[in-house]
Amino acid sequence: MHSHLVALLAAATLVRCDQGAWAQCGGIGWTGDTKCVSGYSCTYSNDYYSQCLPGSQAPTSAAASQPAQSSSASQPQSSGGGAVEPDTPGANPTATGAWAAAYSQANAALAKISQQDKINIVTGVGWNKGPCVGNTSPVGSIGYPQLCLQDGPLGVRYGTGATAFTPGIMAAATWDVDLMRQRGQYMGAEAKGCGVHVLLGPVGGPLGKLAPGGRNWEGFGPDPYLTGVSMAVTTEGMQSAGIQATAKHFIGNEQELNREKMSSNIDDRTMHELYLWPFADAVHSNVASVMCSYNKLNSTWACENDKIMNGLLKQELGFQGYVMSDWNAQHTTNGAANGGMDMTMPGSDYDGKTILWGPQLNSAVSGGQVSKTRLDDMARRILAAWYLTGQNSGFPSINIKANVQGSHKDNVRAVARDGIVLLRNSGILPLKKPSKLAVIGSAAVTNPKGINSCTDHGCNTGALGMGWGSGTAQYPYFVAPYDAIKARAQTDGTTVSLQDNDNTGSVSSTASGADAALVFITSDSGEGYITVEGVAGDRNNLDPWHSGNQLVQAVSNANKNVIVVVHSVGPIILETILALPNVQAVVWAGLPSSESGNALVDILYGSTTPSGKLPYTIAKSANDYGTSVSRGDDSFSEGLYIDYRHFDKANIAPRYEFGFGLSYTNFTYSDITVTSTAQSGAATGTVISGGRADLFDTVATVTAKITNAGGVAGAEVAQLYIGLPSSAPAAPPKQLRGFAKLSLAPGASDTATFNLRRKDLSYWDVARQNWVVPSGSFAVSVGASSRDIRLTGTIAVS
Ligand SMILES: OC[C@H]1O[C@@H](O[C@H]2[C@H](O)[C@@H](O)[C@H](O[C@H]3[C@H](O)[C@@H](O)[C@H](O)O[C@@H]3CO)O[C@@H]2CO)[C@H](O)[C@@H](O)[C@@H]1O
Repeated sequence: MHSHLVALLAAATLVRCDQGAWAQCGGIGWTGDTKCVSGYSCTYSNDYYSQCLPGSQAPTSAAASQPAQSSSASQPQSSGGGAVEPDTPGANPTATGAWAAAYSQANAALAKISQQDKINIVTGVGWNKGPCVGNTSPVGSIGYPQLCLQDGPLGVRYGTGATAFTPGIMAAATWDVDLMRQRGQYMGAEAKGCGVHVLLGPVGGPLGKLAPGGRNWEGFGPDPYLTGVSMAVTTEGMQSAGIQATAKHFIGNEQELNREKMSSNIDDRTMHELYLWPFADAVHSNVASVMCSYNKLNSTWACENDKIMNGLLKQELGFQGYVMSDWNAQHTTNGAANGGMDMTMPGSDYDGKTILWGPQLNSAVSGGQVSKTRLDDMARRILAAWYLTGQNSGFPSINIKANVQGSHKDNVRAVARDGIVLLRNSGILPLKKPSKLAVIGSAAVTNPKGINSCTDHGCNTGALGMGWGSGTAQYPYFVAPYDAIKARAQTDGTTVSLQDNDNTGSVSSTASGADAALVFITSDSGEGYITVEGVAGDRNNLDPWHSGNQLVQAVSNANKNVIVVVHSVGPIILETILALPNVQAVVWAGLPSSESGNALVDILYGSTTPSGKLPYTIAKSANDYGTSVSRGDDSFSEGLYIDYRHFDKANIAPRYEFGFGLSYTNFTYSDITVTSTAQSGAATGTVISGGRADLFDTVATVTAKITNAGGVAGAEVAQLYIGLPSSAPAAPPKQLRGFAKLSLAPGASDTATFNLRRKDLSYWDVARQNWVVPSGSFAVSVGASSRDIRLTGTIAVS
């Protein structure tokens, strides 16, 4: 907050623009009026506060009609020395749930330490000045260590004895919450084994509104429900192992281009129903920390945005942990502190010259620009997260190079296998003891320069197992597709010929005469600080790299049984390939990390039936997505309509819809049941971690019988979509609100049970600033994908 404003506010009565005020103006970025006591009138001061200065205006009871808030929400506060402190329940929370004991311990510790100690707890030591990508200073008097923060979302970055787990998008493609939770738990265990206190994942933003978005692959795809569940179970897994998870990047960081300059301008309803949703689930799972992002949100930097950090995150979602900056995403000393940021990372810029907290924050606190209470709140939140995860006792010392892999590769293989989506199959798969196979493409073999030869995986050379950037980890080993196919082929006496380049001119000598030809194509993307083959983070288009279309065409000219294997960060346009009559199968193998070949062989040979389903839509044309990377600010004008929500609303036929995936068997759906106690109206519970308590209550249950009607064992992901009743404001025709993965022997049946929480039946009512269950008839659709609906029903809400 600017100093002239602080002085003004010190002389005035501060009135918080509470939820009621937002309600009057419709949401984020409001600059309107609020109500003051008689003799005072309201003057706007920032997104969250107004000041009542002498002047005439009648008092009103507007706040009385607004949703219940905890008592501190309506109490104006000002601290000694004229400082203004955020006046939200989240800013000085009354600890609840799992956090209560941690807050008691944190308060006891806080009472023993100095202001300088607190500054040390909230300030990184500077770029490249410690053993981890982020480090803070220890406070010996309370046994608080030098905190180690390390990427990332798929394991310990720069670890040499750690597992490179599968990227988030691959985990999402399994739709298997048990595998995802185990993945989180194993990542947490490895981080702890390396002495990493804070592992910088999971990723809930970018959500993936842009199909070419560079970092989409780090997260779980553009559906907020699937991403929310993935964030929740990953967080729970990680923290159950005793490390602190970090939900990132908060919020609206959907592209790499200009990410440190642009503003993401997101309307209030879209914010709640899409982008905030997965973070709410992570908070509900008691995520220890949240990383604020590089971009501006509605014209204010995310890392000094009072509305999103104090308002949405800490007040509305009841977040009790701490907000850290993305690396160098902080812009001002006081704005960040008063906006709700709690820890600065890495503590300096990359030159080590600019430092915004440390001594500067100390001066700001001593000078009253940042209150002592705010500093206490920052330190308390960080200490509480440390106690919450039990790190105050027996935590290993920092050793990023420790060997911590154990048997965790089993999870990598399982996720890499069960996330494979079979898109087309004429019957050629599973393979049936072929005499001769051809394997073609540079992406079939290990990177000839070495599996970790490119810094942060900033290249697309050889087989692709993950994208590039800070969200990567070193491969401890890499099983390339060709190596695994060759090993498996030997057991059948199959000969395998290889062309390990993408030269179309020489393909026919390898491919002709083979019983089947496997051709490998890719598409890569990553974080914008690295450019790979002209791709500066976000993809330039949705075509396969390295002339993949032409390569498949050439193979198809030489062989009638072409199997295309795709390793990709996200959707690619497959029309050219699918038009080739000799393309008998398309295997969408995603990003499998180091178990690439083993997972692929499991599917190709049918030791496992494919069970992955697409966590995004594959369009016929890149234009069909209706969104594109912005050159300036992004108005998010598509609102709620991203990915399948857009295709459904605009009646565009996708090539392969969200949730699609073939199997070697087939499943029938029957016997839908719907029970409900849902009542229309606004949520009313007190705020717990994640939002109002009653949002998490089960208010309806849908069941369906799923039968494996084919001849081999397999697993089916049954999906539940809802459509809101006509009394609700316009909404996507279908929204995912449940899924269940069932493993079934041939002929066996099981029940898919979908428990719908109150929130799952709600829309965000901008005027009421609350989640509301509308009255009327909800459409219930249960199916094998978003467009393969097998059963329907309704939920009647009066
Ligand atoms: O790693 C912590 C978070 O950092 C952000 O990414 C940064 C990444 O970690 C870091 O390696 C990279 O540094 C490069 C820097 O940007 C560039 O100017 C300099 O020349 O080279 C550095 C590499 O040696 O900066 C990244 C930010 O730009 C992530 O956004 C976040 O998700 C991580 O958790």
